[in-house]
Amino acid sequence: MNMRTSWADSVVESAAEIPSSGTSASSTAAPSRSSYVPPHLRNRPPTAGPPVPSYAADATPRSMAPTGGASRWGGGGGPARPGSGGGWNTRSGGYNPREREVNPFAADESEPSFAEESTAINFDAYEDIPVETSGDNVPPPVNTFAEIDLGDAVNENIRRCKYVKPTPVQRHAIPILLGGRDLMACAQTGSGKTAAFCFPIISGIMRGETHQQRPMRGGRTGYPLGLILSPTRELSCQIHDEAKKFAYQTGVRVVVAYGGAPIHQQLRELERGVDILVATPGRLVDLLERARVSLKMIRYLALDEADRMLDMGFEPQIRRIVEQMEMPIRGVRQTMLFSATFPKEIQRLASDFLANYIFLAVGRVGSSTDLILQRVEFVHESDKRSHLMDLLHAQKANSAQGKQALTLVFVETKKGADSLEYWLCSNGFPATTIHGDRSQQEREQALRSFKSGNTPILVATDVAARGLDIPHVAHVVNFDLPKDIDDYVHRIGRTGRAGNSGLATAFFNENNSSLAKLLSELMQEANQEVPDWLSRYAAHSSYGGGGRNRRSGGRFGGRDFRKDSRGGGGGGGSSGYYGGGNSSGGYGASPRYGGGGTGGGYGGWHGPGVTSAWD
Ligand SMILES: Nc1ncnc2c1ncn2[C@@H]1O[C@H](COP(=O)(O)OP(=O)(O)OP(=O)(O)O)[C@@H](O)[C@H]1O
Repeated sequence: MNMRTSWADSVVESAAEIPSSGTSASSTAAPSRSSYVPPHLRNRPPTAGPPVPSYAADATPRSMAPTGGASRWGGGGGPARPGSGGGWNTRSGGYNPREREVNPFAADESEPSFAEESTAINFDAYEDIPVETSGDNVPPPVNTFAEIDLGDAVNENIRRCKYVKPTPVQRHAIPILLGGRDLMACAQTGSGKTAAFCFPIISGIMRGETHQQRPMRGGRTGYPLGLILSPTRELSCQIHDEAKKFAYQTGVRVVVAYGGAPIHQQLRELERGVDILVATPGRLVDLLERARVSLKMIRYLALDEADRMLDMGFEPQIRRIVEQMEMPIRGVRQTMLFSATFPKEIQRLASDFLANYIFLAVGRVGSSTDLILQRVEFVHESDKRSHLMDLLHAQKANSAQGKQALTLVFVETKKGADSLEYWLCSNGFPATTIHGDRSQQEREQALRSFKSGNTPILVATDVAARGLDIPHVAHVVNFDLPKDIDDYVHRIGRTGRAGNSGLATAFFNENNSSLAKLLSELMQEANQEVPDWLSRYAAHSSYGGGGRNRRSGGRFGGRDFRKDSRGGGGGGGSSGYYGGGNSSGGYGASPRYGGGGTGGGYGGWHGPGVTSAWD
């Protein structure tokens, strides 16, 4: 069912319905709308008109809004659980309509080669991917964006993004979230999870379904309705950029806050109004402590890279934010967790934050996409540099115009990153680095320079392993392999995104033997060729690498941990596939993966050197 109405329609309707623009703060009646109609639309026939900003319905600049009277947030009272139903309204965003919204698509339009990309995407590569859901009353998936009631403005932005059809995770997750359900979603890297949580949040805020009235603006505290947390500054910026595109001309205002950057600019942005706050946990806590943000009104909470957000490094901070900072409790707010990997131990922790949730797995939990060609080469520590040099020379020689393709090189330590960068540069390969010891300005500059191709080699620690969506990364090199197989999945996922193919090369030696088994299994699972020597290493290594290597969701049976709990297993004794869930597609079950352990305990998580890469 589609309830689209043009903005001109709704403005005219609201003008007819509402005798005065005032709304009592204590009113419990249906949400009221401003009677203001912008001059250029006053004589407009109701059905005409471009998809347009809903915020224009609230013409009162915030600074001029009467205290205790109508606020930009309007809305009747009533408990806050978001859900399905309810029509569109035009008052939810409500920031100053005189303020011109910068067109977030302008940059794409000026770069035609990049703008073409989404249309050229081969999302058919994801078509027969197996999908599993579990939980009560799972809303059915959709096949097209047209079937989803996101509203005209968001639909127009989807068109501007050149998204022709939803990716599998979007097909399933969006109806679940529009249905008001909590969700734990696991889908492969580069498969469109950001839009899967952004669209429902934006559209929910636009609907402005019954929610408590937000406090009047005028104080210095911002009251977002949606909160999106991510583990790194760069990822928060990226989500913010994406969300601004999806929310363009909807009136939903998206603000970002992250550490390492001057807080004053972020405070100014918050003062101008915030509907959705995208943040890293550290900076958010700072803002909460300064009382510049309140979480009282949160209706939507999304954790991107949720398993990282709930691992030992972040979990206490997240728990504090979610449980001790006035955020509405689970079941009142809607909570959504997304990642490409979801170890059972983290699923168990995460369930504390969710109410009657649906578990969704697109592909096996923690699997890599077979769009990425994975190679593993045996390289002694002392030979790594010359081996990398050979790869880069060969790559350059094979490229169309002798240009270096974008290559992301992962190393273990920040020092190692600096020294490799220096060595590459002194050997004629323009490189830059991103890691936790660089200033935020340097990090952002490095990323820009890499994206633009000025320095086509980026040497990175795990700070760049998750979430970053950098177009045209052709090759990911694991110069130093990570300790944890899930980190490997995220790292190689920086290439082979959105239906494009990519290449990942790992340098393996005896120091990595604890990863051998999981690595070879992961590769087999993604239909990659596993070298015989790696299989031999795998055969000799103890499973799970002495407890340091967990495998998401247990032994290739990426699944809802609740099933194991119910079955009394907890250790992966069941089939290894999603035995009792709703499934579409098939895993072509291989007995190899049937049953098995959990892949090592959570206890042996990263050492401090690795967690320090995160914000
Ligand atoms: N429906 C769609 N059609 C075309 N392109 C899409 C669609 N949805 C998302 N994309 C594009 O796919 C790319 C990957 O999306 P996104 O960054 O959300 O992936 P992800 O699943 O979050 O990956 P990761 O696990 O690495 O964080 C982005 O460039 C995004 O614009």
